[in-house]
Amino acid sequence: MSTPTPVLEIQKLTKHYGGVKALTDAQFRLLPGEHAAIVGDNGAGKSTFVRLITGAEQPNSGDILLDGGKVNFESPLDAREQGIETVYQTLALAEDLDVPANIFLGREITRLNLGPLSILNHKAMREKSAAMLSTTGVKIQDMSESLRGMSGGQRQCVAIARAAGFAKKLIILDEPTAALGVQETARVEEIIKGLKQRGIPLIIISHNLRQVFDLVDRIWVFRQGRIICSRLTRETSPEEIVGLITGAIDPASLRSEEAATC
Ligand SMILES: Nc1ncnc2c1ncn2[C@@H]1O[C@H](COP(=O)(O)OP(=O)(O)OP(=O)(O)O)[C@@H](O)[C@H]1O
Repeated sequence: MSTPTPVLEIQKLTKHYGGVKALTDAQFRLLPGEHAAIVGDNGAGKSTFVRLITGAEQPNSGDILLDGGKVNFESPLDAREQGIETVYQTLALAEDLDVPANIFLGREITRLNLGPLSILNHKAMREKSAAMLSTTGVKIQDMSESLRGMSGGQRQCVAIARAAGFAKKLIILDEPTAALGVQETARVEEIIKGLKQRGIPLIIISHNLRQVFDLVDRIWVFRQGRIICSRLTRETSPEEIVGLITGAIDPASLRSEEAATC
């Protein structure tokens, strides 16, 4: 059986800051409908990788392919327009605005487009927001409430619903539950499982191995500025992943056709 064209493929991506080799020759792929995790110790190169594939920075060399075609991201907006939605830890939400205004932040629907004097179509934004939240399984009692009154978990859910509503290709979640309690974490994880059922490809950066094993199909291990290995979740274990992260396990010892790409 032939492998489908990856939604995202990364070939030999490299980023050095002067003498600091933040990322060297990174190889990565995300298949249609796949959920993947990026793991690694502090300083392993995960954030650098994410900045490159979301257009926040440009690589020194290497290629980014979306659905098999080479792309160049000049900016985060560029990556977004080409189909990559990212939910950063900061969430990029405006606390004083209500839910529809946040969902359409920077992508407002207008009734009359007169440049700076455009008239917003609040009704359309409200209706589309309600549909996006409902499809993603996010329950918000009062959409006209500003985000200031909402919990961290609710805000995270709004940010994920927005990403899911606009993502043409894939979603990237950067430590989505790092700041959340147990119940809110469980809620956000349910939302992420819903995205899997809808076939939306996703990359999650997480230090929480329990979460990673619960949510994703494949785990990519970063170590000292390189992607050293990827493992199918069902064919590995938390102990093995920790061994790869720390260097106690040599990825070459795991090489096998179906289970790993190293
Ligand atoms: N703008 C920069 N200038 C110089 N060095 C940088 C820069 N950004 C990252 N680095 C270095 O590149 C290496 C990889 O950093 P990166 O932040 O990508 O790691 P990380 O895996 O995301 O770590 P963490 O889990 O702590 O966020 C580190 O040595 C870091 O100090």
